[in-house]
Amino acid sequence: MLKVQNLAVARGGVALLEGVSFALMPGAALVLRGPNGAGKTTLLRTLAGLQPPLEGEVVVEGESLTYAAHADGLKAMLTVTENLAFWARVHGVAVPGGAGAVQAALEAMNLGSLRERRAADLSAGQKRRLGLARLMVTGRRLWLLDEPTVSLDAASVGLFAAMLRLHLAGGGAAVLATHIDLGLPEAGVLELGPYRAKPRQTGAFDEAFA
Ligand SMILES: Nc1ncnc2c1ncn2[C@@H]1O[C@H](COP(=O)(O)OP(=O)(O)OP(=O)(O)O)[C@@H](O)[C@H]1O
Repeated sequence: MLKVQNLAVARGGVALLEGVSFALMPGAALVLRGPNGAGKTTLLRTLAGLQPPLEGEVVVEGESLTYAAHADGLKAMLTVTENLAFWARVHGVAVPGGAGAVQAALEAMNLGSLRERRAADLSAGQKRRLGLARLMVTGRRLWLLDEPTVSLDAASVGLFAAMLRLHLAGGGAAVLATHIDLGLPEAGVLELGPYRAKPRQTGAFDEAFA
């Protein structure tokens, strides 16, 4: 579902990681680990196609990925349900055809009682739950997730872990940067330390996409 070969990534003109290679099969998850500033976000952005690699190759099945970054990116004036329906349409999942997916997403992240509330009026953790619920209505099989559990309490982390497990069991895959243990023994771990780039000039190419 995802193949990465000899990838080097840079941010702000500085090479961060090099020689990264891995393949991700359906049903698999990979957790990126490394201290603050190691390059987890930069690697995820490169996998998502938001910035070009310095070297190497990222091969993804067409139209198969969705990227959830730090920002929730919700529509503040739309309700919880409207946000999910909007996101489904953005990803080409027809609503009401996708109404079942919206309902399942509401249930997965325990948003049923908040379904008519505007996103602007949600707490930080509730916004994050809605941001994660949106993954379920995208129909995308590869989830790229940057610190998905920020702002979540323990119960919500458990809901998210269950949702992710369901996604993997259905043939999905995920790459995620997280500092916490999600209790997913089946997930692989990629420690970024050994891939730290040696200092080099990168040119200005990546700056255009920063
Ligand atoms: N636009 C930018 N310009 C210059 N440097 C940047 C830019 N964006 C990120 N960086 C730097 O690139 C490095 C890698 O950042 P990145 O966000 O990928 O790390 P991370 O591993 O995700 O960190 P964290 O765990 O703190 O989220 C950091 O040193 C950061 O300061």
